[in-house]
This record gives sequence, structure tokens and C-alpha cells, in this order.
Amino acid sequence: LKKSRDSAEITLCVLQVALRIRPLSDAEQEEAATIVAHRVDDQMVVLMDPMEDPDDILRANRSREKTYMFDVAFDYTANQEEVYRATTKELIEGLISGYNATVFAYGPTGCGKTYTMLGTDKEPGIYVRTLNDLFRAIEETSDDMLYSVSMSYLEIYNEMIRDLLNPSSGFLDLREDSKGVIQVAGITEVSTINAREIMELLMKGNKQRTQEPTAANQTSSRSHAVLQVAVKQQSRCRDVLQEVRFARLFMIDLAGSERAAQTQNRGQRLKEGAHINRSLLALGNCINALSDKNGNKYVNYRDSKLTRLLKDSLGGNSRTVMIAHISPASLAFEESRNTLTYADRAKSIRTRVKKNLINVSYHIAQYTNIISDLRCEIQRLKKKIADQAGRQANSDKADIRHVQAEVQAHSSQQSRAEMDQLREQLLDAFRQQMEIRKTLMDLENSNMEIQIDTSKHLLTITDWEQERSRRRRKWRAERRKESMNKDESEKDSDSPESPPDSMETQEVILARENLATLAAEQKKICKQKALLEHRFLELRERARRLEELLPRRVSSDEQREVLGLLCKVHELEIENAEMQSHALLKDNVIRQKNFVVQRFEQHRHLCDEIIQQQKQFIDDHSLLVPPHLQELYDIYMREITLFSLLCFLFLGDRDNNRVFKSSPHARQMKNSVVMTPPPIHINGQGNREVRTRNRHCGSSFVAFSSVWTKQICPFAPTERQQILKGVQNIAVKAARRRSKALEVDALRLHPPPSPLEPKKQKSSLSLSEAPPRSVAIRRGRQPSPELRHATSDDNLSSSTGEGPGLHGTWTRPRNRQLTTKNQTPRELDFEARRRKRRSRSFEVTGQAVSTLHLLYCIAVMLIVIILYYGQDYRNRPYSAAAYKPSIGNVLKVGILPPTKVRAPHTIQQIGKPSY
Ligand SMILES: Nc1ncnc2c1ncn2[C@@H]1O[C@H](COP(=O)(O)OP(=O)(O)OP(=O)(O)O)[C@@H](O)[C@H]1O
Repeated sequence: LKKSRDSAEITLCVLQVALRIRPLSDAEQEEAATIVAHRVDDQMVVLMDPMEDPDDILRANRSREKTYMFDVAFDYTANQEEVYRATTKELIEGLISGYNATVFAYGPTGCGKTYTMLGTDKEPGIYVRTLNDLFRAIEETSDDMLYSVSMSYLEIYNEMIRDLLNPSSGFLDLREDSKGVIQVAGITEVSTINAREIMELLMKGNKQRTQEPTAANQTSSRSHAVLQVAVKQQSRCRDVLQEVRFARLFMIDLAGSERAAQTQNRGQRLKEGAHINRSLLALGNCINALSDKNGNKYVNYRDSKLTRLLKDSLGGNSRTVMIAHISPASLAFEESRNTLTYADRAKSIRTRVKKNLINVSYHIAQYTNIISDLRCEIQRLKKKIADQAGRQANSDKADIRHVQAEVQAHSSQQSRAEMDQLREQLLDAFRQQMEIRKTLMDLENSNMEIQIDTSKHLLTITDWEQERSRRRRKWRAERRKESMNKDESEKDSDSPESPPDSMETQEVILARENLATLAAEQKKICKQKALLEHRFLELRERARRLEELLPRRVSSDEQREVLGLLCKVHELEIENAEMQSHALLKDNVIRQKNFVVQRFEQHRHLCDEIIQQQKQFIDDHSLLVPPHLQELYDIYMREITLFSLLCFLFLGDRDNNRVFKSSPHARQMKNSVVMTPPPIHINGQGNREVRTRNRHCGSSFVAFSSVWTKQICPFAPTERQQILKGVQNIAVKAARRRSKALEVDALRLHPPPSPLEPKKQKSSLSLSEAPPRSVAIRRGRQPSPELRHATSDDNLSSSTGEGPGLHGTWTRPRNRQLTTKNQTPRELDFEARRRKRRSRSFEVTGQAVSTLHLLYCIAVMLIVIILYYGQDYRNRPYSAAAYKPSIGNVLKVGILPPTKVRAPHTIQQIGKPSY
């Protein structure tokens, strides 16, 4: 899908349009039809007018041959797999991440819609392939995620909805739920994640579909068939904030548009055709309105059941693919042209796709209630245990024989079984109570969402009413003014008696409709809540009764055990509730902070934008700038450059260099909804880019770095990479010098052994022999990959310039180890010492990679600060071109001895950037 704009939650997607030209049918061949629709390449299709006379020079300029471009085009050579891969496969990943999707086949009758969607046994179509891949994807991630998939299959026949999985259920109605999502009331939903099972259901359903032979198609579908797959996804980790994702996939095989003359339909077929055409006309009208460039045409989805059902797929929350079908035959030229025109228009439809997160925002207050409830219960149980103990002590004193008899009786097999049963019942009652509590919490949350939505709609209405009364007041004031200016007779003749009542806007009408739906929804929820509360009280009562049975059925020890167990279960549940409540609290704090940071970033981005545009304006018009302003601008540029360089060096390009796959938990946390502040508008356009970057980078710091590196950074990406490598080499160079210095120390400590003293040499060697690398590794803490790389010979050589050069691949010929054989014993000694130190360094750094990293970062920071502040740049002549730092210069800094470190001229001149 073409992703045009991205925001933290909403993505604007363009409807993807594919075109499939089927092969010439036998009937068309018999009628000697010529081929007029050609696929030119992957995207281009040409339709030639069969009536056009190539020899007619006069009309040569008015050719009706037309070229169309689509996202993808197929002709008779394309097989089912190719069509599926290019159109639908991509939607599956989105579907299991919570994005709605729709695929629909469109086109005239007999052009291959059913063939593409359903296919044949040998060449299955999109339905089967999609479901197979969906279940495969679910299986792959089922370790971390819990899925539930349900499927429904319906047809819209003569503007009536029929359940194809349960045709006896009669005609069904469409309903809009509180969130504006269209639902089919009473449709059969089959829950399964078995592709074969679903295929069987599909085949069964398809047999129920209204299909009749017509003159245009022997197996003409007389209805629109809609296969709906709903996927609900939830993390298996229950201790984190539970996020439920829900997405729907519609796969629609539309009935074909037809011309009565072509189909030669009569009676029922003609009536069907009229209905089909009417709903397709409604679809066409919606496509026209939605593709309107100004975007201000009213989209009438209510004209047909089909468009109502497709409301979300066309203009709402769905990634949508339209597969248009045409025949290549000259006989079908008109139909093909109409289809191509509609398909071409549909290309510009944009849908606002958003991830469907049902964020189970368990309210902390609700948890507190549950916790205090459970605590009361524990108190009660504990009291009961204590009472029991007291009673037992009394009875011990009273009648020892009775106790003996009781013990005997209760130690029997039957008594144990009874106790087990009782315990199970008690635990079960408790479990059910907890389930009900959670469901009640969910209902409470839904209720709250409804209340929020209700207030939004009420606000819309109130705004409108206020506006209306304002207009009325204005009208009355004008009237009064007029009456003061004019004389009585004039006033009576000109002005209307009452204020013109302004009509309700579409938005207000919609708000009123939504309010009605919300009220109905709320009523339903209240009813459900009342039922659940009643059930809860019943369960509690049952548990009490079971507890009362305890003294009669079991011995006091066992009874105490059961009560103790119940206490334990309650305590565990409290812990669980507390954990969830804490998670919520923390998440909430993070969200609030993120919100503030994002707002700040948007503000900062806006400031940057203003500064850049003003600077551009000043430069373009060669305006004089007061020196103090120029100075401020210089400081601003220095700040931003330094800060972003540091961001870049410290944080790197995380998205591209990710080595480890993020855990499901991390993924979940990353994807969790973060409150997003409304965008700051620049020239009327929402500044979504900042939010997009925030989401991708996952941190405000990185986001800012990203903004800078993408928009302001004067380096090209390759240059940035090289600078980064260069700076790494500075650290490597430092390591090398340190190592050299150590060698000199070693030289001073151990004078070179004379060749006449082989013993000494040997002992020296053995003493300083570095442990083999494997030993270091075996001791634990293997060095990080970067570290190994940083300290490798290859790297050292490249940093010292012994390698092929700075702009080369920065590797060094692997000949250092080979020279070992030719080394003198003294060299060997040094080498051994060096290795030993390095291996020690491995151990140390293995333990504290972060420390080294910190030191490295500090070193880099210092270098950068020296580069920018350490020089008398103000005294140097200004050169705009010299502003752009060259990689060579940056790297040169790294290979100069510390005393000679001088910022290259090119970097210091940041007074006036060259862009
Ligand atoms: N790409 C194709 N390759 C081979 N045969 C095809 C192809 N497309 C369609 N056909 C054949 O063309 C005939 C009509 O196709 P199909 O029934 O799928 O059309 P339709 O558009 O669904 O028609 P209707 O709208 O009337 O239901 C069928 O026999 C089908 O097998």
C-alpha cells in the first residue's frame, strides 16, 4: 500500500487498485471478437477502440485509445498466486497487528471476479490463500500472542442480507455500533483457526449463494458475497498492560454490472440485474464523491446496503484493495471502458487507517475496589479459621471420645473425597467471581467510552446551537438597528417577521444519530451490568453456603486447610490486582511525560522551521541582518549541530542497526498507544512528520536527532556513516597508542634479553604469555561484537592509516599474524605482552562494556567540543562553502597527536551555513 502520511496512530492510505484482464472466453472467440485491452507493463493498460479506423486520417487526432495506470496490472498470463501475492498478501501482517483490510473484486459480469476471489479446486483464489497465510502467521506468533479468529459469510441479494452459513436465519439487518462500525445483527460467527474447516464452511456457504446462468455468464453470481474474518489478538503476558487488538478483513466478490441487452434477462433475472446495478451505481457514486479532489462532496453510503457495509473500507479505517476485472474482447469495449474509468478514479481514494486497539485501560480505582473487597474477604476467612480453632479447643476439653469418633469418621476415604469436592467448588465459585469482576470492569470502561463519545457529540450539537443563537441575536440586533434608522412603514414591508432558522448541518444530523445509537448501547451495557452484578451476588451466596457446609462435612483440620487455601487464593489475586494497577499507573505517567515531550518537540520543530524559513527569506532577499541577530543565529546553528551530532553518535541509527529482535513484550510496549498531542499546523497542514518519527525512534531524543539528520544535517548519509566510522577509529587509535605506551613501559621494565641468555628469554616469555583467547572467553563475559571489532588488528591498522585508506573499505591486509614466525624473540615478547593486555582488556571491557562506551562517548564529546569551540573561528575569513565539514578533515583530527589537535578550518566556519 502506498503510505502517504504517517502519524502516531493514523496512517493515510491510498486505495490500491489492481486490474486483471481475463483470457478471451470460448463464446467471445466464437463471435470472432478481437482483443482490445492490452497490458503494456506491470502497471499500464491500453484500451483500444474497436470502432476506430486506423486509416481514417481525419479522426486520427481523436483516437479513443486510452492508457490507464494502476498499482498493478495482470493479463491472461497471470496465475492466481501472482494475483494474490501482488494484491492481498501484504494485508495479512497488518491484519494481525490490528489494521482493518478489505479486498474487493469489481467489474462487469463474466469478467472473472469469482474466479479471482474463490477460484477453482485446482487454482484456489484469494479467499483460500489469504486464510492459509493468516493461520500460518498466527501460528508463528502464537507463542507470544493469543488469537481468536471468527468468520462470517453473507450475501446481499436484491438489497437483502442473507447469512450464507445459516440461510434459515432469514434476512438480517445492518447496524452501526457506538463507534460507528457497521455490524450485521444476528450473523453467524464461526470461531476457528483451522483453514481446512473454514474452507469447508466457505464451500458450503457458496453453495447457498444465489447463482444463475445468464447469457453473459453460465455461472453468474446474482449477489454480492462478503466473507468477513475478524481477528482478535492479545498478549499472553498477563502482567503487563493488556492491549487487545482487533481487526476485520473483508473479502468481497461483487456481483457483476450488466446491460440488460447483453444478458437478455427477463423476469426475476432482470429484477436482480436492476438491484445489482443500483447498488453498483451507489458504489460508483461513493467512489466519485470520495475521489473528489476538493474532498467536499457528500458521500452517500446510505443509498445501498453494499455501500453501507463498505463504508469503512472506502472512506474509513481500512487498507483497501480493489481488483477490477475486464474482458479483453472488443465486444465488451464499453463495459471495459466504464470499469477502467471507475477503477482509475478509485485510485485517488484515501482511507484513514488506524490500528484498532481496545486498550483495556483498567481503572486504578476499580483495582483499588477489588483489592479492598478481597482484603475484607481474607479478614472474614481468617476470623473463621480462628473461631474454628477456638471451638476445637473447647470440644477437645468436653468430649475426647466424640473427637476420636469424629477423627475416625473423617479420616475415611469418603470424607477426603467430600472435602476435595468442596474445595473445588469453593475455588470454582471464587474463580467465577473474579471473572465477573473483570467483565464488569470492561463494561465499566465501555460505558465510560460511551460517555466520552456522548459528550463529544453533545458538544457538536451545543456548538451548533450556540452558533445558531448567536446568528439569531445578530439578526435581532440588525433588526433593531434597522428599525431605528427606518420609519415604521418601511420596516414592516422589508424585513421578515422571524429569524431565518438555519438548517442543521450534516455533522449535527450525524451527531444526533450517533447519540441515539450511543444511548441504545449504554442501555444495553447497563442491562448486562445488572445481570452480571446479580450473578456475582448469587455466586457469593453460593460460596457462603459452601463454607457453612464445611463444619458439617469435614474435620476442623481439613476445614482450616480449605479456609487457609481460600485465603491464599485471595491474597494471590490481590497481588495480581496490585501489579496490574501499578503497571497502569506507571504507564500513565510515561504517557503523560511522552505527551509533554512530544508537544515540546512539535513546538521546537515549528521554531526550527520558522528560523530556517526566515533565514531563507533573508538570504533570498539579501536583507541586512543586525550583528547580534546573526550572532544568535550562529549560536543556534552551533547548538543544533552539536546536539544532533551527539545524538547521532550516541544513539546511532537504531532502526537500521538493530541486531537483536525485540521481544514480544518490548514490541507490545512499543506499539502501545501513546497519547499524541494534536499536531501543530503549518500552513494548514498537520505536522505529522514529527509524530511519525517519534513513533519510529521510540524516543524524543532520537526523534530530534532524526529531524536534524534528515532536514538540517549538512552531511549526506554516506558521509555521516563515514564520520561515525572515523570517530570510532579515533577511539581505536587512542587504544592503540595506549597499548604502545604500555609496550614502552614493558620495554623499560624488561630490558631486551640478550641472545646469550635464552633461559631468561624463555622465562620472560612464559611469564608474560597471554592466556589464549579461548580462556578469556571461557572465564565468562565474552566481549561485545563491536568491541571485538574495535580492538581487532584490522581496525587498528585502518585507524593508523596503514590500511588501504580512509575512503576505501577501511580494512587491513591480514598479514600481521603471519609475520609472527619471522619475529625476533623480543618482538615475540612484546607481542605476547600486548596480547595479554588486550585479553585483560577484553575481560575488563567484557564486564563493563557500558563503561568503555561511556568513556568513548566522553572522548567523542570532547573532540566535538574542541572542534566547535576550541578555535578562534571568528578571526578566520568567512567562507560559506567551507562550512560543510569534510570527512577527511574530521578524520585527520583523529590521527593527529593530542597536542596537535586543531579544529580544521572547514568545521569552524559555522557562521553562515551553505544551505
Ligand atoms: N483469469 C482467468 N483465467 C481463466 N479463466 C477465467 C479467468 N477469469 C475468469 N475466467 C472464467 O470466466 C468465467 C466467468 O468468470 P466468473 O464467474 O469468475 O465471472 P464473474 O465476474 O464472477 O461473473 P458474475 O459477475 O456474473 O458472477 C468462468 O468460467 C471463469 O472460469
